[in-house]
Amino acid sequence: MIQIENVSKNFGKRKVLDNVSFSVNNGEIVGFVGLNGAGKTTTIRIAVGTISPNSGDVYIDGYSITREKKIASRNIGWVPEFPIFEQDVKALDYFVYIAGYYGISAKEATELGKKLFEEVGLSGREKDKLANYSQGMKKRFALAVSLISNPKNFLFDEVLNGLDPQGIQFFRDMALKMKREGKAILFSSHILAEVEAIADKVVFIHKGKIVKVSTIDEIRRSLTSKSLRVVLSNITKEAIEEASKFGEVEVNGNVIIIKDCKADLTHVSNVMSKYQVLEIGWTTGNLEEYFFKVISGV
Ligand SMILES: Nc1ncnc2c1ncn2[C@@H]1O[C@H](COP(=O)(O)OP(=O)(O)OP(=O)(O)O)[C@@H](O)[C@H]1O
Repeated sequence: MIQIENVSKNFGKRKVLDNVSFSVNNGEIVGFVGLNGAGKTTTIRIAVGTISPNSGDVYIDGYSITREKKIASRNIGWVPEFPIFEQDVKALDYFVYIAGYYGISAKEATELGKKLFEEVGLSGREKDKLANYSQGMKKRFALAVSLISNPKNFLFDEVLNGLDPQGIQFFRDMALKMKREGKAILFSSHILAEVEAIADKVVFIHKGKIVKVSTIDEIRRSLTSKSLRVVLSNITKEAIEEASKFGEVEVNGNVIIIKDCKADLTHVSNVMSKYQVLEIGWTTGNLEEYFFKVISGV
């Protein structure tokens, strides 16, 4: 479990995090979203202990990252947006070197490395130099490294950036697998459709402040749209006039959107049937729409 409690951070005179609090429970994926510069990476870096907060603290399974860093760190896995490693070494050699910090012998680390390289899709690339790894491969390597201690808490910082569809699917499936294993996962991303697909809860950060925390169910419920989408085989002036009786209309090709439609679906369907309706139904909103609503409200 990851508990972020009243964390504030200044860089020079600029306050970039202001009393940030939220938690990630075990067996839960929490999406962490906000505009560029909102404070996501800074929050994650404080949570993993690479920088210190000015005030507040982060508890990893109850251990303070500022006061009990060694023990708190044991249960953190972190995949940064831009993993930085020693470039001029072979990947598996570097993995074995890092495993040494966890007290794992070279022989055991080599075995573990082969297993984890396979798990993250890097089999056969163990002897390549890290300098020759692509961006997506570096992220997979960072994941393999973070799996060394099989931690119970994971923080993914913009891990989907720059990945191909296969890489995106890999990290999505990995997060879901970790969730099934009961781990706590914080997942920051600008790809809101991906967040919506995997998250149980979404934390919205704006200008260093948490402006909303919503469960995916709450988001879906609030997005039940009141706009009706009517597709006609042939749009006519009469059809548009008829549709306008139910609310403000927007016409795009042979599609009419009736915004904030006042009538029910069956009634509109009956009235519009004389204009050869191909399709009719309520439009559904998405996390992106919700995100902009949240951000514009602050
Ligand atoms: N080391 C630093 N020194 C000074 N300012 C910093 C430093 N790191 C981050 N900042 C500033 O803190 C603010 C938050 O940055 P942060 O990287 O946390 O945002 P983010 O939400 O992760 O953005 P993005 O989506 O663009 O990655 C920004 O204004 C950034 O310029």
